[in-house]
Amino acid sequence: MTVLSCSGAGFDAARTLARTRHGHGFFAQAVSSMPQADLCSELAAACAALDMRDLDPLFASPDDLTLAGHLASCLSAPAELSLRSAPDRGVRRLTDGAERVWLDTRFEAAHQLPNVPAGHPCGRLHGHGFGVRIEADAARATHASLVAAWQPLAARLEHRLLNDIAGLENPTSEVLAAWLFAELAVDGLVAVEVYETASAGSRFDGGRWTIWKTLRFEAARAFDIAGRYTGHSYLLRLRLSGDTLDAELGWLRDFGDVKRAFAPLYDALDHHLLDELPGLAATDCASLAAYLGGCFAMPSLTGVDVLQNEHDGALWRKDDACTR
Ligand SMILES: Nc1nc2c(c(=O)[nH]1)N=C([C@H](O)[C@H](O)COP(=O)(O)OP(=O)(O)OP(=O)(O)O)CN2
Repeated sequence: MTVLSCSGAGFDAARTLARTRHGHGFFAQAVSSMPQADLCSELAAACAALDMRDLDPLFASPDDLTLAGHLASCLSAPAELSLRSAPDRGVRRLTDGAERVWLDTRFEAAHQLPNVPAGHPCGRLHGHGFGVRIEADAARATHASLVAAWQPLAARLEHRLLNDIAGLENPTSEVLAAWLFAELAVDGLVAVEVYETASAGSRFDGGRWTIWKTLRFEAARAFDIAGRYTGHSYLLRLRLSGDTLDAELGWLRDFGDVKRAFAPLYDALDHHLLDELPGLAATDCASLAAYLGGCFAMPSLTGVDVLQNEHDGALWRKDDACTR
């Protein structure tokens, strides 16, 4: 079991790539075992040093992986570093040196889940704007190759009833992620993530699924010894993992079940003073994530993310340091 800190920071900079000079709004996200306050300040300083700069004289090749490696090297402890260089693409550099490229894309489609119990809303024909993240080994794939691999899949999925497509007769997020993993002709494919709604989705890495359900809560906490308080709009993400799906339902666990099972803890958090939670040692994100990971006794729970804004917080992981 481990608790990691996470933080995000942005910078705007110019660079020349493929003989074209242009500019970007970059966004970096780091995950590390260092304390959250240190990670936030060090990442912010590393990004500030590149903000409004011309990157060409600073780096032999100012490509995304070089920049991610540079930002990681500015931190005082090993960190996983993701760098988004455009709204739909970026890279991820893991602490073991593995380098990934990823592409975010979307499609609009209808579906229904045919095997859910009578009355379940997802048994009705409905639809989503599905988000998809494709992640591959940067040594074997490029953003251009991910875009090219996605095109034929987009043509098969866009504005379709997913249940009509062979292999998607029961199109849960888990089934869809595994289907995309099998159908995408991507050299070095590492994982596919499906964002079914803004709060729930599934990642498949070729052998294992991780699903998530995101909740938000509003809470206060003591700020200093002078007796002042502060408060945050927290983002809480519950993650469950497994290597087999329910044979009939085609999922690890219903997103709705995860939310319902967490409801008593949610009620204790939302619109409360965190200092009054019984058994919580401290109210920082790391303590809260570890506390919730320990209290929420749901089988297959492998992760709890607690962020005090969109990017900064802590990740509790049960069995490994898989951050996604
Ligand atoms: N493990 C899975 N559970 C569910 C899936 C799925 O694919 N895998 N799909 C659904 C539904 O299709 C539904 O559209 C999404 O579920 P849910 O997050 O419960 O729906 P809401 O966004 O309406 O949830 P709220 O948080 O209550 O707003 C169901 N489960």
